[in-house]
Parts: sequence; C-alpha cells; structure tokens
Amino acid sequence: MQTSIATVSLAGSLAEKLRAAAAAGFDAVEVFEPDLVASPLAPAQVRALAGDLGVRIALFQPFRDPDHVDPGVRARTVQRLHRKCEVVRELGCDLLLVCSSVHPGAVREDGELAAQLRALAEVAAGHGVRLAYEALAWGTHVADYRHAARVVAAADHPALGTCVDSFHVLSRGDDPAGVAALEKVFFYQVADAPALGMDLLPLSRHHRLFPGQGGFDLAGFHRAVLASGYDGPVSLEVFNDLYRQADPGRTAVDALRSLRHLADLAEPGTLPEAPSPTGWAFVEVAASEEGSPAVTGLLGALGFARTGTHRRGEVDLWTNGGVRVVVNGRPTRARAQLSSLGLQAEAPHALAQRSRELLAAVVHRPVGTGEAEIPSLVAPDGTWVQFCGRAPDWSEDFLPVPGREPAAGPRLREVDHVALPQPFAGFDSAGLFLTAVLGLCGGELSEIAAPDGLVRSRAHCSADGAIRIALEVGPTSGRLRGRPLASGHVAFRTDDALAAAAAFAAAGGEALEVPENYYADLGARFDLDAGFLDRLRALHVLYDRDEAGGELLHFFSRALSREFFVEVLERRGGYRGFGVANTPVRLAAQRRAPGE
Ligand SMILES: O=C(O)c1ccc(O)c(O)c1
Ligand SMILES: [Mg+2]
Repeated sequence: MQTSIATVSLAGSLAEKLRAAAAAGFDAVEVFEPDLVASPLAPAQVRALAGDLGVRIALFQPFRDPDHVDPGVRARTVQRLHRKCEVVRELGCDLLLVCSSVHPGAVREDGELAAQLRALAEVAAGHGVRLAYEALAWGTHVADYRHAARVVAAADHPALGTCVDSFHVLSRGDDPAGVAALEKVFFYQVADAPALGMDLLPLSRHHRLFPGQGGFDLAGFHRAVLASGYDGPVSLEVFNDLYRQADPGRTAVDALRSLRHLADLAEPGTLPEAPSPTGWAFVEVAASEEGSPAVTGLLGALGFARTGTHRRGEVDLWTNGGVRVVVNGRPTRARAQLSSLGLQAEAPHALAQRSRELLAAVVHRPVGTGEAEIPSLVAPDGTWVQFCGRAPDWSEDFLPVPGREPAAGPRLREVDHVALPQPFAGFDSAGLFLTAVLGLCGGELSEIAAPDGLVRSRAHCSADGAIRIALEVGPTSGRLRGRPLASGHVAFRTDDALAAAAAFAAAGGEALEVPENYYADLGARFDLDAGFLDRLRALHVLYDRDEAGGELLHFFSRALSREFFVEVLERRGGYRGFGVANTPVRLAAQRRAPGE
C-alpha cells in the first residue's frame, strides 16, 4: 500500500507539513492549494524539499467549479486550468483533483457537463496532467460518486478519471458497493467522521477524523476500492479543527497508524495479531512523598494489605483478593496518579513487530538482575501499558512482606476498568492507540453535562470484556472556569458493594458524598425497596439499572488528587455499562470535594 496524506490534515507551514509527513513515514502527500499559495516556497522548491525528504507529491488539489453555464466564465476556467497545470508540473506530479461544482451556475445536463470536462481534460493532457473528478457531497448537480463516474465515462478522455473520497460517499449514506465496479479511479481519499447528524459541508470541513476514530465502515469501503483494481496511493484527507492546531508530528503519526490499521481491518493478517490481553496483572499508582500516605491509607481502608516490596525499594505491592495494586513511591510530579497498567497477555513478546508497524515502539524499564523484562508501550498520554506473560512472573520482583493480614471486609474480585483523563486535544489520539495498537474495541461516545462544561467519555474493551479502559476529556483545553476534573480512576469489582461500602466506612474510608436529591430522584425513577434505598443513601452508594434489568451498585472514594480516585462496583444480572447516568452527580460532588 502506498500511503499518502493531504497537507490540509496537518498544522503548520507547508514545509512543516511535509517534514511531519516524511518523518512519520508516509510515501506521498497531496498538496492542498491554500498551503502552497501561502507558502514562500516556489513550487519547484516544494518539489525539491519533498524529494530531499523522500516523499512523493501525488496530487495537487483542489481545482474548483470546473463547469459553468456561462461561456465567459468557462473561458476563464480554461485559463485558470492552464496556470494550475503548470503548477502541477512544477510540483513534479501529474495529477490534479477537480471537485464537482457547488455554485448555482453549474451545468445541470450530463451531456453538456461531460463535454465541458472533456475539453478541460484535453487542456490538462497538453501539459501532461490528468484530472481526477470528485463528487462533493454538496455538489450542485453532481454529488454522488456513481453520477461522477457516469459523466467521466461519457466524457471518454484518457486524461479524465474519478477521485473517490470515503467521506462524500458514506456521509450521504450511499451504498459503497458500486465503488468496486468503478473503472477509472485515478485517486482514493479516505476519512472517517462522527455521526453528528449535521449538514455535510460543516461536518466535512471541521469534523473529519482519521480511520477508526469515527463511525464509518471504512474497512468495507477500502475493500471496495481495492476490488475496483485501484493500486495508487491511499490518501488521508482529514479536515479537522483540532488537528489544524495540533503538533503536526504527532498528528502524522496518528494518521499513518490509522491507515496501517485500516489496511489490516480490510485484509486481516496484513499486520501481526494484536496482543489480546486476557486480564489485569496490576495497576500502578505513582504517588509522591506527600501523596503516598493518602494512597496507602485508601488502599488499607479498601481492605488491601501490603504483601510485597520491590527488590530495589520504593515500590510496594498491595493485594486484595484478585486485585494487585503497585504503589510506586519513586519521585513523581503528581500527588497520586495512575501511571501504569499491567495487562496479562499470552505472548507479550509478539507485540513488538505489530506495534513497530503501528509506530508505537516497545520500551523496557531499567531492570535489575533477576527482574522480569516486561515489554511495554507508552500511551499518548504517557501512561505505561505493560504486557505480563506467565514467565518470568513480574510479581517475583517483589519480596514478600511477612505477617501482613489483609483487613476485614469483603474481598475484591478484580479490576473492572480504569479511566484515564486526557488532554483536550488528545482524546481521539488516545482512542486510536487503544483500538489500533492494543486491539481494543471503542464503544459509544458519552457526553455528560458537568458543572463546568461537557465531559466526553468512551470505553474501549477487549473482545471478552476482560479489559476495559475508559478515556475521559474535560470541558476545554484552558477550562474557561472551574477546576480541573479528578477523572483518573481505577474501578474494582466486588460481589457485594453495600458490604464493601460499609467496611470501607468502618475502616475510616471517606466515600464521595452523594446529595439527598440524587436518592429522591432514584426513588422516583426506579421502584426500589425503601430499606434498600436507605442503605444506598446511608453508604453513598449510587445505583443504575439497564434495559435488561441488570443493576449496578457503585461508590467512589474522595479524590486523593485531581488525577486519582477509586471506584468500587458490583454488577448484578449482567449489567455491562459504566453507570454513565450517575456521572454528572459524581462530577458535581467531586467539584465540591476536589482533592488536593
Ligand atoms: O471541502 C472541500 O471543498 C473539499 C475540497 C477537496 C476535497 O477533496 C474534498 O473532499 C472537499
Ligand atoms: Mg476529497
């Protein structure tokens, strides 16, 4: 697969965009006209720079509004085309993208339109340039890829073919099956988009995403394009307001990652298999010297016991039932923060090749003699993801602490999920890491009204649900008002949340206080036994019920820091959600008690 990216997908000057695309490893770029027009580099210099960087310029775009009912305008269009074809040649390429017309003077009769496009193709051919005609979803007369292909066939000129762009096909809800039957595909652009139910032009210009970040079936689309016999570049064209501001180097890495993952989804086996984590080995909390007593105090109140201490000191292992928490006291900036996720995996060392192809290098922590080498990845937010096999056993790095009896109270079963707070611009990037590199499946996006703005959250799960990682992003990058959210947390599953909450309170644990109004509403929404409701209220336990009758009981510790708190939950009757209905109440309560 030849990989390509449109310069419009990246922030910066044209030179910076080319450098970012080349550094990530793209084979080619599409040069977006406004990027060139604003650049101090002459087209020949752009060509030379691309050559030095080792990226090919595959196409120049867009040439707009090619047809017109007014002969005067048409004559101007021909002049414009001559000029732009010269630019195409100076850039060292031979392909110009032509968008279907969007103005009211567009030709609305196919025979005439074909004749006008044929005349333009003849002009282009004189320069050694080919035209790739693209149906924009909001085109005046041509908005459908099949319509564009019919007009191109009728024009019947060797220098005229089509450009298929997944956005314009799938955003309209068109059937992509016909793509496989297209005969003259000169170029293929790919973009994803969220299902926002908005007009297609603003959706296209502001909200496009890289493959896998939105809601389109791009694997099916990709297969259809390949089935047409197309073997040119696969080019990402992602107009997105956040990517326009983001570091182009990081965006380009995400972009290429998404493209390689797409190729693998379309033709499984293109990449080595995903690591398929089978469960949690541990979660690690980094705690500063001041934060450490609060973390260990919280774990103690939750019935954890310190059962191991690391051979090299400063790091302790705390266990309760099937749950292991590593508390890392080595110097850190945060008071307390989830710093590392230990996943149990069948073949951790098979991870390296796939992740390298997905531009996520495997790293190892410095280890002492006799300690387990754990292959790890660093997620975009800096969280380490460590892959623990059966042997060597990572827990043997910890020397047992003798005579420590766990506190009384119900045992915890396992880590249910973790939630990682993301920087405002990092949400989609982190999601792509979890789906492409870790092979998790992204769920529905939840948008939650919090006191200081909208919080977005999405869970990513392994096929069997053993691993669940939620990503959360707070209101805005700068938080116009209010405080940062304390949204990083680990949720432990128990068989009896009420008993766990009672034991936690008895051991001096401080649960996040839930207001009376919440319980009044709960009593109104669900037909709950009065005694049961009273127990929930007394213990600050929240409740949810799904459509199949599954129930969730859960409570939260007070936040230890803005980055860390703990949830304990019980799932009854196959409840699969995360209690999102209760999140606004939790966020408001955390605003009142934000942690240090
Ligand atoms: O929004 C646009 O105008 C535009 C331009 C060029 C494209 O390839 C495209 O898909 C959209
Ligand atoms: Mg396009």
